[in-house]
Amino acid sequence: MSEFNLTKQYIEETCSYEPDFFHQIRDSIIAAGINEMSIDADSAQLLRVLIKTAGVKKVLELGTLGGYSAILFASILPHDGHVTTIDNDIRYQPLSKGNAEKTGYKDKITFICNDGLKAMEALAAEGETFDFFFIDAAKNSYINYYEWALAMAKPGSLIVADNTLWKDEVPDPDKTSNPIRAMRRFNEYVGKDDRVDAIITTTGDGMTIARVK
Ligand SMILES: C[S@@+](CC[C@H](N)C(=O)[O-])C[C@H]1O[C@@H](n2cnc3c(N)ncnc32)[C@H](O)[C@@H]1O
Repeated sequence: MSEFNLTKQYIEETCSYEPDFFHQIRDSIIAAGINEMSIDADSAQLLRVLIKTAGVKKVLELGTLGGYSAILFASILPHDGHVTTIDNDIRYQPLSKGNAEKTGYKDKITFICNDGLKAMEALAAEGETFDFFFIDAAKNSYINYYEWALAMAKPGSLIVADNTLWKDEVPDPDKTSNPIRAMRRFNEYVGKDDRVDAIITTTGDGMTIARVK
């Protein structure tokens, strides 16, 4: 086991409590024969801390899959909080909506089935704003998702993007696959952006966190 994986295992075992119903969401995705790509338990814990600390009420998520992270957000937000989650794959809708129903969070989540960029453009045109954005969909579109998020953000809003270290391979110049190059472009773009204060964390599969100034 690499030093990185040992550290990750230690963090998950020591400080990443995952309630039972989140295990059940993972199981439901596997049972449906879908690639289980929900966020890791340590990422869930970081998101929980960030959302509670920032007093977030409105979340916009790119990438619903089986609803793990959308339901996580709904479970953390205050009673008047709301999650809007977007996924372009209609096959995942019954699963994510079913999981939201089973866990009692259906009324706190709006599910949009559309391409992420088209859906963001429509929300922005309606004058929607959000105080937390979670980017976890098409890797090539991360910069565009980020720009739409900025258009719907307020000072203090948080924009969090997942998989930004891609199995710890993004820093390795010998790795040149599409998602790795997309994550490099995204991290460099955010790192140079003086509209935000940003950090890349090694939590989960790497998370880039930007706070709008
Ligand atoms: C890693 S999964 C999301 C996992 C989810 N955030 C969680 O942790 O529970 C990525 C999702 O992005 C969706 N996706 C991919 N390309 C997309 C696009 N262009 N627009 C919207 N969703 C897209 C996929 O269908 C998939 O369900």
